[in-house]
Amino acid sequence: MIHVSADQNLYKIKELIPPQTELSLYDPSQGIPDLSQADAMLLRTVTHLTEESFPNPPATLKFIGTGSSGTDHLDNEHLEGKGITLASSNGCNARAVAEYVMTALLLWKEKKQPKESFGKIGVIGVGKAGSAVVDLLSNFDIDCVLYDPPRQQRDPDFTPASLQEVLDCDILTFHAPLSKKGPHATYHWLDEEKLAGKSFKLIINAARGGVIDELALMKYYVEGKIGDYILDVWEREPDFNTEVAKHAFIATPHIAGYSEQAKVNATKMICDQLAAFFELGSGSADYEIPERIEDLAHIQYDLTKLITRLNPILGYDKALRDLSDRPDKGVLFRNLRNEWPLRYEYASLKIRKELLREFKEIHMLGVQPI
Ligand SMILES: O=C(O)[C@H](O)[C@H](O)COP(=O)(O)O
Repeated sequence: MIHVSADQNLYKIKELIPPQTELSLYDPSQGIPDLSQADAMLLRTVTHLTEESFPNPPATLKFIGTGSSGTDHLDNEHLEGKGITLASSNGCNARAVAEYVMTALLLWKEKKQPKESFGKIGVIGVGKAGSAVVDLLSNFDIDCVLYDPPRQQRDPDFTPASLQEVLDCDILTFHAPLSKKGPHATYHWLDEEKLAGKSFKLIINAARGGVIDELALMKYYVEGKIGDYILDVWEREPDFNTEVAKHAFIATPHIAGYSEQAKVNATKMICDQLAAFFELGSGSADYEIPERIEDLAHIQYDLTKLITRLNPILGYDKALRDLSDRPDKGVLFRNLRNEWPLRYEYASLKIRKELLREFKEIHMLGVQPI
């Protein structure tokens, strides 16, 4: 029997864990659990395993899987040096993140420039999430400028724009991993130096806090040199800077990738890799996401109201702002992420066809007719 210690908030872990395992759940707010009996650990981004926090992994621990696309909470070199195999759920939430970005863009345009086009959008980081963003933007005929130097090195078919071209865009959206070392370090990639002399209409960060220098971002906004910014991620999560949040057009608690579909994908992907690593024969257990139909017949809608019914982005925004004066806002930020029901991706939602005819944007987001 393989002993697996897993974060209690890994979505549907009890349903998806391969049957040939013994599962124990831990509460990540209590720190790194006792792993002395564990062969494998399944975690989320809230548990940071570094040389300082986790200097001596038990010898029995052979596999660590993170149910996330990002892996900046894991010190690969240290953990692999201890003989541990690492796995992630890279791409699990690409569609969810793309839908967050497009939703935020539509809400912003409705309020700030309903009659104008978006202009050029620079996508920084064109991995799984960035590519899904580009796909969805192309449904809306939006002109994208792609920037990803590490991808350029490993993918001969990828032709990126120059730094200058991307910095000349009207809007930037970030999908690069956070890294502090190496030739492609992204820490504070957008800083005062790159912001100087530019006049972006909007900047969106749904990647990792720290990829943008958020204090520089706020300063440029307050000075009127940036039109708006939208942040889903923060430099000191689970804490967040109240002033930075106050000035944001939309501020959410790191939930861009929080859809039912993405979270099931994440848990499935690491369970499958765990099963393959320990040669368990079969992968994750079966789990079907039920269909969801939204009955939206009796209200007068505009686009913002309709989006608000289908996607909780503005609800999260309000809930985050309500935490601003609370001394325990970090704990409450974490609770918001753990306790709110997951949204359904648009492509898994159905609404009346009359509404889709009236609001073509909702159809372009992927919602299907009943
Ligand atoms: O890296 C990812 O997949 C996303 O940032 C995701 O939202 C992280 O989710 P968490 O592990 O914090 O629940």
